[in-house]
Amino acid sequence: MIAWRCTLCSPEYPAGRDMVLIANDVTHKAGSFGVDEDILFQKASEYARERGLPRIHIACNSGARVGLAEELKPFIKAKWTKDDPSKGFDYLYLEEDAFKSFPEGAIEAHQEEVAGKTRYVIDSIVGAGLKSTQGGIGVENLRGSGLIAGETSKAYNEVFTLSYVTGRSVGIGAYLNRLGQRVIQMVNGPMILTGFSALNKLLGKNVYSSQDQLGGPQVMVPNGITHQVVNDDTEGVGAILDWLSYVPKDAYCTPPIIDPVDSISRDVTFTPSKTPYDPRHMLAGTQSEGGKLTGFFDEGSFKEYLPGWGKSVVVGRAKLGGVPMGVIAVETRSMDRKIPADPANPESQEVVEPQAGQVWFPDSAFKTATAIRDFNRGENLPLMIFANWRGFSGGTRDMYQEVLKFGAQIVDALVEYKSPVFVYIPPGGELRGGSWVVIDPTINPEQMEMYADVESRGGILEPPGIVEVKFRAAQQKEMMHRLDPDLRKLDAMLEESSSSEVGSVAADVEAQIKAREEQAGALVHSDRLRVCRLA
Ligand SMILES: CC(=O)SCCNC(=O)CCNC(=O)[C@H](O)C(C)(C)COP(=O)(O)OP(=O)(O)OC[C@H]1O[C@@H](n2cnc3c(N)ncnc32)[C@H](O)[C@@H]1OP(=O)(O)O
Repeated sequence: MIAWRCTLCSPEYPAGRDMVLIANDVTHKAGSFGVDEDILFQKASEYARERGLPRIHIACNSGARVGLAEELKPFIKAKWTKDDPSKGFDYLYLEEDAFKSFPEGAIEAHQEEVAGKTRYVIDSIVGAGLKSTQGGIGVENLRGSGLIAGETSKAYNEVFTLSYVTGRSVGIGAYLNRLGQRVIQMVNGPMILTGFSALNKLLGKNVYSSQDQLGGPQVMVPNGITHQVVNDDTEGVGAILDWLSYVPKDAYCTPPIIDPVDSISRDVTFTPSKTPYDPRHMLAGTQSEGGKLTGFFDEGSFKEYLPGWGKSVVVGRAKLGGVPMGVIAVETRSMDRKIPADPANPESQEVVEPQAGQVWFPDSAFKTATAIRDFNRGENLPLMIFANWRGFSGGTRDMYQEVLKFGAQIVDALVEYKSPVFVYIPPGGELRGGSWVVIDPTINPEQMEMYADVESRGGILEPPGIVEVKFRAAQQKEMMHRLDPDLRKLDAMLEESSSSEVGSVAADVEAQIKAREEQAGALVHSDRLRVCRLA
């Protein structure tokens, strides 16, 4: 394990900004975490926390160190059962000379006399005082792993934490990546709990053929662990620097402001439509047949993260007038969520679930809450939410998949937000029911404000829903008879014919009324909708 305090001169901080870089040395014991490595990691991370400095972890490791007292291996002997190796062994032992050559405390053993010679039957191998066991071989390494897991969790709450996974990251290594939350993954850097061959042993057959199947980007992007994928280390370093350009120099100050490329006072020429569109065009602008359409944020400043997870929500970082901001926008198009087949179960198949636009699903609600928490911790970013949700998806499967829990987390994340939050219903957008509730400014009135475009809509239910609840058939009938001239005429005729007591005439008028009611029904239904839309 190696740690540095680095000073970078960047466009945002030409005079220099500091960060703490902690890296595994994969050339030493496969980059495994022994107690010494854990202590160094903990101290470096604590150093970053005490100073509020960004903490970057370059991850390439083999998890907690699995150690053995190597010096003992050549001297260990076995007492075969009935002197027949095929029957197994009764105990392992050391000859007297060998036993006495090891430091006291290295081995716990009891003596046995065999053919006039003393054997030291091994009760346990402690390993104290041996070179190969320095820095831990067993559970002490797990305690050390616990130490840095807790430290990283604290660090995420207090400073900007980012992991760059440049090679395989195993066990505690994978957990550190997740505990630090923000992850850039190199295509060849799987995050796994243990190697694929160990899993094959466990399953008793060769199910897996690579670490990538377990924790490569094809798994870690759709499950929302990896925020960004890069192809090589040069791109990886670029991605770290890009990310830092939105991050303040320490956890106590506001993000760095640089002069924007384009003028602050300018038109946003991309106009969101009522029909589905790519929300990235609203944020970053796009090319159209008629030329360039500018987006909401400064030219070239929008950077999307977590693109492969919870696709019905788009999150990223951008600059507005040179000020870094967190961004949350809504996908208006229908997206697919793929659940891969499980290689360990030959019966399983890939499942593709379509997810409608403008709807919060369990994964996209979790993504929204996660992004808000990330923006708030160590980044201190003002937040722009382009609110365009028709609601949460509340079907049985989504309720089962914990949509309520994740929706509630959005409120939890906003309650603790320390920087300004702007909620804006964009042109053509709508905000209904539960999705309004979880981003309403009353959640955190000191920081939150809400704006709505004149071409947007808000309400508890959409008009067809309100009609079903509050403008039912009986009221529709009353409205028809009051507003439709034909029906009014027929009503008058019915009254007259009833008084003339000619039954057949009355029956005929009634039939005409029924036919007209059916005809006018559709028209009045749109009137009902209009009333509900205006309400
Ligand atoms: C809390 C936790 O972290 S629990 C997790 C504990 N760690 C593990 O389960 C990982 C165990 N290791 C593995 O699964 C595999 O070695 C992998 C996936 C890391 C790498 O697999 P491969 O690329 O095939 O490499 P290979 O298994 O040959 O290991 C390379 C060398 O690293 C050593 N090594 C690997 N992992 C460890 C480890 N955790 N501790 C110490 N040495 C290790 C191997 O003994 C081997 O050493 P050698 O070259 O002297 O024989």
